[in-house]
Amino acid sequence: MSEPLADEFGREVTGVRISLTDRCNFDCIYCHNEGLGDTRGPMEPSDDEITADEVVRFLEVVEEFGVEKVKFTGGEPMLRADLEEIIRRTPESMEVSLTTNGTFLRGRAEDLKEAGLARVNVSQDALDPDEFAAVTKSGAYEEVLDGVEAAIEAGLTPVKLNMVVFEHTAGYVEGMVDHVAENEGLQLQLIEYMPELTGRPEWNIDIQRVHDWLEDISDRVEHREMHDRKRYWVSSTDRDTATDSEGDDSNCGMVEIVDPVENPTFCANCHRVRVTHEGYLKGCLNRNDDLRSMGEMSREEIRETFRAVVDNRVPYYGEYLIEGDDGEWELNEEYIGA
Ligand SMILES: Nc1nc2c(ncn2[C@@H]2O[C@H](COP(=O)(O)OP(=O)(O)OP(=O)(O)O)[C@@H](O)[C@H]2O)c(=O)[nH]1
Ligand SMILES: C[S@@+](CC[C@H](N)C(=O)[O-])C[C@H]1O[C@@H](n2cnc3c(N)ncnc32)[C@H](O)[C@@H]1O
Ligand code: SF4
Ligand code: SF4
Repeated sequence: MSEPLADEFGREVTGVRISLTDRCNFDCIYCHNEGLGDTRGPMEPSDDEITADEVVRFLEVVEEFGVEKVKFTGGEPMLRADLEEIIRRTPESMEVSLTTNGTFLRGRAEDLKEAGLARVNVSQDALDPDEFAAVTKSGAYEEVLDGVEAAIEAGLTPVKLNMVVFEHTAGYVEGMVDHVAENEGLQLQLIEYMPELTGRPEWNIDIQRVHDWLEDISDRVEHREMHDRKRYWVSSTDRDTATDSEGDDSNCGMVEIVDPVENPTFCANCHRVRVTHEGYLKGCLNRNDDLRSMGEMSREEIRETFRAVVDNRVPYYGEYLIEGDDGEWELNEEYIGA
């Protein structure tokens, strides 16, 4: 195994995110579908969907380049009946995680664990069935709660709840923070709403307000290496009770903020290459001008393609999107069509 490949900005690629499908049983009003737009459409797999063999071959190749983590996502990755098979065939050296809407976890969580899944992130934007339905256009609230419980029971922990913070959910952040602080096995990721690709910039809220509030109520703040994300540790029941001097977190919930938008520091610490549901490699969630197909490729061709994608990676905010003289973000022509 060689050292991880690094791009010209010194960002080593140590992880990959693979979208296993663009199909979904939900229709979340905010969905970016990993940068590719709509998830609405037929629920049957198309002929172009990446196969289990292609996923496994890619993972075996990038393992040689020191990639140590894989995240499976979508669309809804649990619509893939062969998800357990894919995880079982993933190289043992890799930490495998999954991001799902949680609907199908009950009944499969144990098999996923047994196949080698380490942990799971479940999207849950509300603690109320009506609000949940308004955002996801789905009535599967109870299934999702049950799925989270099934994941905890199966030991797919910590289970991270993903909540997109935007106009429709901002009022529920405090309730969700309480919820994870009171439930062992749960953590919370508050995801800044990304207006790119959804066409609704007016739903944006200022994520700094959430940082400021968490700063006030938390016992402790950490920086995660990945994206330099901030993690706040918040006490349960009585928020005035600070962590004890030994740093015992047993009564604390962890809340992480994922805030990529217009954040060059976030992009400067980005270590992942992505694979689309049709088997294209891409260096950045927000870019689709650097797509490279690995279709029917041989292992050597995949190696070359992976090297090329890494070589062409640029921090989206900071190099690809640069701040103009007027303070607005504009495209850096140097990187278009790279
Ligand atoms: N722009 C951008 N958004 C990201 C990135 N990583 C995560 N996000 C956003 O956060 C969402 C949730 O990500 P997840 O896949 O659940 O979690 P994760 O970021 O991989 O975090 P871990 O599971 O803790 O490693 C993604 O779908 C994106 O909306 C990134 O590198 N760039
Ligand atoms: C595209 S979904 C795919 C996996 C799975 N279907 C799910 O919902 O967890 C992955 C994550 O992207 C987040 N997401 C989708 N659109 C977003 C947007 N416009 N801004 C920020 N996060 C978004 C979702 O909340 C979810 O946690
Ligand atoms: S469940 Fe995930 S993929 Fe499906 S619409 Fe919602 S965010 Fe998008
Ligand atoms: S470069 Fe920035 S926007 Fe692109 S995937 Fe990495 S963190 Fe996200």
